[in-house]
Amino acid sequence: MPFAPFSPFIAPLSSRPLLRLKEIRAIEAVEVPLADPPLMERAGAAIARSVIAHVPPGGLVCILCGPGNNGGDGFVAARRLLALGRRAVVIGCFDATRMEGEAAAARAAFLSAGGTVLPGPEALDERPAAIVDALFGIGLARPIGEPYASWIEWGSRQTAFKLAVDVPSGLDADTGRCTGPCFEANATLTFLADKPGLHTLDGPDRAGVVMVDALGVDASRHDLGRGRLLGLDAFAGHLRPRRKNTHKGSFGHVLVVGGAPRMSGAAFLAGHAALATGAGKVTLCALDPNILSFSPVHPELMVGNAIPERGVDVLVVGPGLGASAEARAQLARLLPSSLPLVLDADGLNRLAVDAELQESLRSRSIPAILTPHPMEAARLLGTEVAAVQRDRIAAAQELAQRYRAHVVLKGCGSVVADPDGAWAINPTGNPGMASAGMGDVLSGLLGALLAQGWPVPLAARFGPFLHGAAADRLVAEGIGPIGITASETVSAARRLLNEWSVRA
Ligand SMILES: NC(=O)C1=CN([C@@H]2O[C@H](COP(=O)(O)OP(=O)(O)OC[C@H]3O[C@@H](n4cnc5c(N)ncnc54)[C@H](O)[C@@H]3O)[C@@H](O)[C@H]2O)[C@@H](O)CC1
Ligand SMILES: Nc1ncnc2c1ncn2[C@@H]1O[C@H](COP(=O)(O)OP(=O)(O)O)[C@@H](O)[C@H]1O
Ligand SMILES: [K+]
Repeated sequence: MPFAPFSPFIAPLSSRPLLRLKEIRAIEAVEVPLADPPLMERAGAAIARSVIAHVPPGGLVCILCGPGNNGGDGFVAARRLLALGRRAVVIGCFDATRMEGEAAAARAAFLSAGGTVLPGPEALDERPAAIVDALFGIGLARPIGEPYASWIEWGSRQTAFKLAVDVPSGLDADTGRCTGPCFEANATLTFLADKPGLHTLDGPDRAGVVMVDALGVDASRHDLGRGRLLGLDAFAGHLRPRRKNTHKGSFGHVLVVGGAPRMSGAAFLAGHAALATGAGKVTLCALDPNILSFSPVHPELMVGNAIPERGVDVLVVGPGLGASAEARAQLARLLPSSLPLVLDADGLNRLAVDAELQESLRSRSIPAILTPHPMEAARLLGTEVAAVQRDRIAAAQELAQRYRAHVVLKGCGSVVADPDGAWAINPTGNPGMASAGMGDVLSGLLGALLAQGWPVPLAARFGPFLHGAAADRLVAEGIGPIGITASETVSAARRLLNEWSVRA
């Protein structure tokens, strides 16, 4: 389905549970035997409805069916489309004698209804208007080989409406990793509950728009795990208009510590972001002895080389901090503080190699927020980037536990993890944010939220949500994704924060 390059900006409104495979399988184990009509019948009906909503009558719907229950869903959808007067064919060349249970029955019912199963896309004599990928779902057990790999490659490059059933085939539903060839959909219709792999790493590129159909099952009767996909509703209680009778002391004083020689821009960006998203006062303590005592661009920032003796409410440590002995000394001094703390960039790199600093982070009275990108996360875990990215949720949880901190593991679908095991994925943001300085802006923004009294776990979630939504707003306005600058996301975040705070 061709999508307009620029669409009106709408932030994701509702948060929802994200279930890992073991939680989905546990629900299936209880619900499948009880369901009448069977869940596969309901799944097939939901696929047919979605196709009908997107494809004009007359267009050929081509359904790629695999050997398991994902394929079974596809066969049910194909049968129902025929029954509704639509044109549908199945492509599926597996050994049908090895199909079992409901999936085999679904195939048989499709054939008895006069349906056609073709051995491959080359047997088609017209271009399909829709491709439905029902090859593999959550049962994917290994990288996909032939003939399915070629079908996936063929299907992904069609200019048709491309719908993935449950999960794009080849995508790991838990981690968002492509295990080999992987379908690229415009939309994914996922069943029972939403799944984390659709929203992080390769998931967003492969899944397109994610739609959830609970198949009539009340998932809340089951163990939903601890994961959420973030939506604006999660923050409604804290997005309030400001009271009139306030002063700058009401909104907190953020101290940004960083800005070593040649890296002061990082600290200025963080400081500016903190001011623009509502901190009452921001002081910048830079390690560069030659730093100007004020920023001509942002004269409202207080700049110096010293840490104020008193009056600070929140610490943001790390932007442009460098790896000097002085940087280490500042960390040793600030980590034990009882103030809310955001630790980023060089602060994290230094922490990774210093057991004493690690102990002082773990012993803090208020757990800090750590904002590693995958490379920083790998250093903190003593591993490789690839190992972090193999399971971003597990990596974020491991960091949160090991360092007793709230962790924002950045990147496509940032993962937030708390020391108590709860986690979330942020759906906002776009590749325009893959540019220098974005991390510094996020740190400043987190500092501002903490200074305005946001509880630490909620700030750790709203910071990336707001920052990503700001970048998404810029794209919707035709600015980006190519060439969005970190500074531009600051002004966009300010606008959104004001809009959301008035509406709440
Ligand atoms: N269990 C249920 O009753 C329900 C299942 N549903 C659907 O069923 C799917 C899960 O079904 P399954 O557990 O059968 O799993 P799949 O249909 O995802 O795949 C499993 C089958 O594919 C084979 N397989 C796995 N990886 C392969 C590879 N790389 N190459 C070749 N063969 C491979 C397995 O040996 C098995 O036969 C869900 O994603 C969803 O679409 C829905 O209908 C809802 C209810
Ligand atoms: N492709 C992307 N999709 C969504 N968000 C992204 C993407 N690339 C980067 N980001 C976000 O932009 C920010 C970049 O941070 P970071 O890598 O620390 O940048 P820097 O070190 O240049 O300041 C993070 O919040 C990250 O999640
Ligand atoms: K699929």
